[in-house]
Amino acid sequence: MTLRLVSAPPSFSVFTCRAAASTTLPSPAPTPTPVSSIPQSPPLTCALHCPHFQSCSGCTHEFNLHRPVILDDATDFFRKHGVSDFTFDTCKLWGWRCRAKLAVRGSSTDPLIGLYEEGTHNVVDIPQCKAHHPNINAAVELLRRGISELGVEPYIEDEGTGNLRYVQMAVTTYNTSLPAAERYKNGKVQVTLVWNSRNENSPGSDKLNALANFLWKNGGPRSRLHLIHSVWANFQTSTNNIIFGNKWRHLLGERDFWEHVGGIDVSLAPSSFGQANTRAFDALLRKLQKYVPHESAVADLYAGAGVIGLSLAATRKCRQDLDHSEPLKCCVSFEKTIERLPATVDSSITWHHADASKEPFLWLVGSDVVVIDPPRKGLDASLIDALKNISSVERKALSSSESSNSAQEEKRPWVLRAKEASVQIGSKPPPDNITQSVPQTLIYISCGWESFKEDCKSLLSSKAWHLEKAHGFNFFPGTQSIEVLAVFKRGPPKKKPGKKKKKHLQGALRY
Ligand SMILES: C[S@@+](CC[C@H](N)C(=O)[O-])C[C@H]1O[C@@H](n2cnc3c(N)ncnc32)[C@H](O)[C@@H]1O
Repeated sequence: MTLRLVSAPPSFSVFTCRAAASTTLPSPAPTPTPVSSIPQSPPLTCALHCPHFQSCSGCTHEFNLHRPVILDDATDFFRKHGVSDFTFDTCKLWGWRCRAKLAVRGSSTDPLIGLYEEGTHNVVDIPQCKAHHPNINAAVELLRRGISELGVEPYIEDEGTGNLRYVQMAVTTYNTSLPAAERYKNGKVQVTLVWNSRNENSPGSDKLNALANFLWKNGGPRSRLHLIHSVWANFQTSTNNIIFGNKWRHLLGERDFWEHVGGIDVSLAPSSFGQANTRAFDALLRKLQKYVPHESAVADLYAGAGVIGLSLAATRKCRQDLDHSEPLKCCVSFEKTIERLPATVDSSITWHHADASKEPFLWLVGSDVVVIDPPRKGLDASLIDALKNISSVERKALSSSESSNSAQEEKRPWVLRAKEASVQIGSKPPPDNITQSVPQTLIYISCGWESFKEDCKSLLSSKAWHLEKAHGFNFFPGTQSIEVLAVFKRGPPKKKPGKKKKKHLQGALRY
């Protein structure tokens, strides 16, 4: 298998609503449910019960967390486009967020640590957020104490002064010394302090070190309540709204941050893209694996730290090509993840630090399956065009392949691209027929429902693809958003088996 990465039966009873916020309990494995089976008027037990609702911009829906309002729209949309068995998986309804980026404002005596109020730059303190993993809230409280006790000045946006601008809290639930059922509630928090200075030698760094030491002393492994996995600093002095600067420093605790999702151990740097809902992401990856044939050639576009592609390499023995546009530091995380793949994985894996929108056909040629997981805004126009014109991409690839002699062969752009791979892993070289295949399966993973609908309509209008399956996942309970996994196949939809049988019978009668 080659991998190319560019940077239950339906039952209403499977629902995991609980009367109390059960964030300290592990949820049962989610079971997909046809949307029609999800109760329309559920009890209040699926409500948010959050004191910050309405003042904080994080959640927009207080009730029916198990059934985001856009589900009706999604069900209609997919039915209209040929998929009548759209399913929806729900997982934890509270305490699901394992990654949070929070602004720090206010004063050292009264720090505000939270999200902006809708449409403003006023920060709302959210100490009892119901979406956060409980240990994020505990780490935020510890940080608040540290800021006050040490006199750390929160950032003042208008003046560009103060020390601490943002904090990123990321929870790892990876701890093999604990029974699996205990791991989630015992998650440890990697804290990144976004400091308003150029680097660790700038004035004010004594306070940065004092704050890091405070967190470690009071939340590290020797403290009464071990909460903190590690402390990092990021240096940012820009006056724009970009949260992180380019300089990252590991200060205390474990440098490596591991998570176990999609059947593999994944290493993530604090600068890596990471899915916020670890549990729901795992459910999505397990579903995705079923749609990828064993030993196929996969191109994973918008790959981030490569989790999707590597999970497929490990579970489906795919060869992979990952395209990813993260900072190059992610390459280090990627290599660490590769080192921990099971020894049985003997795939050819290439990783490219590249822009998926530039010459996108180069990523398509040589793949049987293409997985795309773009940001919320959806696909780049050039990639949609290449996918819509997949037949001409295929013709070009075939004719180029047939007319090539060994000298010309080396000039074929996709052959050149393969040789330029940033990272090449696996003892198997890419197979010779890599130049001829173009994907027969397109798997679109989306966190942006509106942009997905547009992209989907555009792809279907070309008749180059049809929709075969669609699943939704409750990645963001309390919001209007869902994560979608849509499987497209090449060409027009197959005729329904019932109709085929009828034709066959008619034919037989004529004989
Ligand atoms: C929704 S995330 C998915 C990441 C990854 N598939 C995962 O699940 O961890 C989208 C990723 O695409 C990256 N990205 C955005 N524009 C890109 C482009 N033009 N080419 C390649 N990657 C891009 C972002 O940096 C981000 O890591």
